[in-house]
Amino acid sequence: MIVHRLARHFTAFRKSKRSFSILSRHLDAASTVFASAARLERVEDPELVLSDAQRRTIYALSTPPGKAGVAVIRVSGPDALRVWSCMVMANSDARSKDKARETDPEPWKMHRCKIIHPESGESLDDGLAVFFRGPKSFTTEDVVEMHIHSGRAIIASILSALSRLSFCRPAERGEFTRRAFEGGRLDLTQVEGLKDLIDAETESQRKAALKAAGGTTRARFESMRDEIIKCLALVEALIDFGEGEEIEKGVYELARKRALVLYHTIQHHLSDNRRGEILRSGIRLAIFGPPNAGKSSLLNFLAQREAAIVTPVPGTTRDILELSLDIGGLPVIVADTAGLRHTDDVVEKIGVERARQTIDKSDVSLCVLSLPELTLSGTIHIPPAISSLISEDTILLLNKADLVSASHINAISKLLGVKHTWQVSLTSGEGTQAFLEGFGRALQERYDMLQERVSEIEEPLITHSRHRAHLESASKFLQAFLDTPAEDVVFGAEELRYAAQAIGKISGLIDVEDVLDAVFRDFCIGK
Ligand SMILES: Nc1nc2c(ncn2[C@@H]2O[C@H](COP(=O)(O)OP(=O)(O)OP(=O)(O)O)[C@@H](O)[C@H]2O)c(=O)[nH]1
Ligand SMILES: [Mg+2]
Repeated sequence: MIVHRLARHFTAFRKSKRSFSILSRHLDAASTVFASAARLERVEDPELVLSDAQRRTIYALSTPPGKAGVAVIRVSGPDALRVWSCMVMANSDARSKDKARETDPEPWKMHRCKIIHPESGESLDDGLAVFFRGPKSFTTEDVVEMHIHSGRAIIASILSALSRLSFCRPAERGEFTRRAFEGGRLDLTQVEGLKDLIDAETESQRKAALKAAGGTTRARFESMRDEIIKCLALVEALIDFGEGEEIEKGVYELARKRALVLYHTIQHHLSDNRRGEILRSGIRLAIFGPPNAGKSSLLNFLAQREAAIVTPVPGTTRDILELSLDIGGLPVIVADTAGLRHTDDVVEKIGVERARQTIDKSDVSLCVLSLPELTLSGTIHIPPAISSLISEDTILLLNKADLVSASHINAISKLLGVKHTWQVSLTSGEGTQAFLEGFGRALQERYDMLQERVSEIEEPLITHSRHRAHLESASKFLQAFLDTPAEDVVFGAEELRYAAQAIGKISGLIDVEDVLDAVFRDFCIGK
């Protein structure tokens, strides 16, 4: 039939032999016939290779590769059950040899099973398998999880067996989570929360990420969007009916009042000193001071290992050395820098310049000074290059207390006008424990994370720069609405619509194609 139709097109073209346009018309028609032939063949020929887009069922290793007790391979998509019937032989099946392999396992229950090769039937591993029937699964699709022994050869053999099934394909980065998003199980703030939770290294990061993943952030943004929509409903009513008999007086004013309250709330969140973003990504701490003061010794003390080179030679540290540490339960990225002094040495000069840039970019700076050098001449002398970088918020550490007899804390902190000063000896350990505790507390205080006050303090709402950008744009549209006079009610409604849209973009509820890739790109495969 198809061959017959194709032949008809080519005969017609041979007969006409006229223009190029006739040729292209006949080629178009012929390609349509080819396409329908391909469709037919696909149904008839199960061996035909499907394209990636046609294979909706995906699989991946969801645990880190390597030796461990258990590894999990996850399969999600419309053909997940076919995977089960090809590769999972529950122990009950093995006992009754005649019974066909199970095609309808009891869902949400662990089944003791053998994982077998779909073609040879060879047993690849002993393990457990569970079937989650969609939509009650992570992705909202049918999901099969195989819990196997974690060893490179076992994992490789099962992944290779899965690749033999023509209806599935390996998952892309973050594709399971993307399906959870597309299925409506998670919004974008929850997706980000999940990623942050996996990446969390400190207690404060874990707590914040768990809240976001659980939907708390989503609810807070949604309530803002609801409020805008309520204002919009009032304004729309005005447009439809006009302020007259059907509608009460002062409706526009009411909408403005509500919008103003929300505008202030958003402004309040925007002026949070990036607390949420800093706590998520880590507080950037720069250690600075004159050469030989003990900056690298401090880094080593904080890291509890010999991370930086320490010598009695001034100018030992040249480049920036950064370490991620947990201080007082907060994530801190500590940078050790070159000692600040005037130098003609080319390499040291670059180091000093980099040190200045690092101090500039840091969230918190900590100045280390050597007590014997400060008090050398009997009076306290601080080099101007250092004192100019010290502000009220700089943390001050007076080191080498073992080499001086008196305490100089009060005199020096008064001279420099700083809030937090400690006197220690990093070699003898004197005062270091008090410094560590006090410093952790000072950081918690600065970022409103003091344990005893945490419950009274509002959790930071903005944890990603993406949230900040959309919230800033929502605030601009709200401001524009507030500036719109009542007679331009139609324009006012438009501004509110844009404001609602900007907040909707945070949770990804509307108009989000452009941001999706950015959010899922950072995920690992299998998540
Ligand atoms: N007596 C004494 N010596 C210390 C103390 N802390 C550090 N030192 C010594 O001071 C010297 C310099 O220490 P570093 O930690 O390398 O100093 P730095 O500030 O990193 O020096 P640069 O990298 O050259 O800028 C080393 O010999 C340390 O052992 C201390 O509390 N007491
Ligand atoms: Mg150093």
